[in-house]
Amino acid sequence: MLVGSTEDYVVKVKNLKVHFSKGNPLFGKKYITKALDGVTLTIRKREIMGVVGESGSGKTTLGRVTIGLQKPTEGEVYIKADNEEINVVKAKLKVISKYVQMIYQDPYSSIDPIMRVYDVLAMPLKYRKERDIEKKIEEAMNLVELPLELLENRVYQLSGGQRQRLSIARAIIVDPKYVVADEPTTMLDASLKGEILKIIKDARERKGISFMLITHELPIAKIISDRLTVLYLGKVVEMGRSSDVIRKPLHPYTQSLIEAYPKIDPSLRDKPKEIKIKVDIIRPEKGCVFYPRCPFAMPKCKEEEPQLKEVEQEHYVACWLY
Ligand SMILES: Nc1ncnc2c1ncn2[C@@H]1O[C@H](COP(=O)(O)OP(=O)(O)OP(=O)(O)O)[C@@H](O)[C@H]1O
Repeated sequence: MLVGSTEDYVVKVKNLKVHFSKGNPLFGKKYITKALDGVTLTIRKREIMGVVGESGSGKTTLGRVTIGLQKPTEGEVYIKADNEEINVVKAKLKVISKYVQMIYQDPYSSIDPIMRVYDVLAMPLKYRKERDIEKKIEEAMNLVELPLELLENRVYQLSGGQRQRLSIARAIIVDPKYVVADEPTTMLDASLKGEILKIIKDARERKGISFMLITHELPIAKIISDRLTVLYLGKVVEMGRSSDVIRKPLHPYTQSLIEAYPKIDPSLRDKPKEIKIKVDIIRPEKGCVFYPRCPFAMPKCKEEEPQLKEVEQEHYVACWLY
């Protein structure tokens, strides 16, 4: 069974594992970091999939693997474009890059500050030998709500918010099928975050692009994501429609993430804080990956790993409480 499976997918990830080996073998010690450990999901056509979890949960690694920038240790990744299925693990980056783009967290380091705005947008089009360059640049500038007068400016003359708009324009100008937006609002002031999210949503609506929106801030994911995937130490612990996951979080970890933001759902404001998870992040050798921090841990959780199961329609959780 594919979690969230549908024929109409753009990205399909099956049992993905990315294990990094650290340490110096000369000293006899080698550590394995399981950045991803058996992740299965699909992202549908025109869908915004929010991927949330705290630092080190594997969000960026997941995004990078889905666009071919990181090879997995195990597992499968496919992108469907123009009725063709591309095996991302095997395909050359040149082939994959026709269909995918990435928006980075830091608009200051992701675009060369010396370049003219016009050239930032024209370059990927020229590389692809596209026609109608002027028209496409104008369309992209309009979509991200940047005035055309800025085309002659150098990137260093733009504000942080304008630079992030430009990096979105650069990503969507080549008409990708799928874009990974990795913490696109983290470096921006609160007042600009909403504007950037609106632009991502507009891009999905007008161009039919599918997005993976990576964020450690649940309220950000909630604003525009259709579905949410909650990652904990490289495992999907919960997945479902955003409204369901926010209103009725099933996994104790998701509950703790939501209670960190009492304003995320007005009905939660008056509720007492019930979930106090322990602070230490320890990956257990066996059993549920979350049990060392879980306030509801039972003996079974230490022994057996819960698998993702569909508890309500399209709402999956990996927890022995269900
Ligand atoms: N190239 C690498 N080599 C070794 N370990 C890595 C590498 N990339 C990631 N990791 C490890 O994999 C785990 C997951 O990292 P990842 O960056 O995917 O998490 P994240 O959820 O995106 O975290 P953050 O929000 O802090 O960026 C971390 O423990 C990280 O240290």
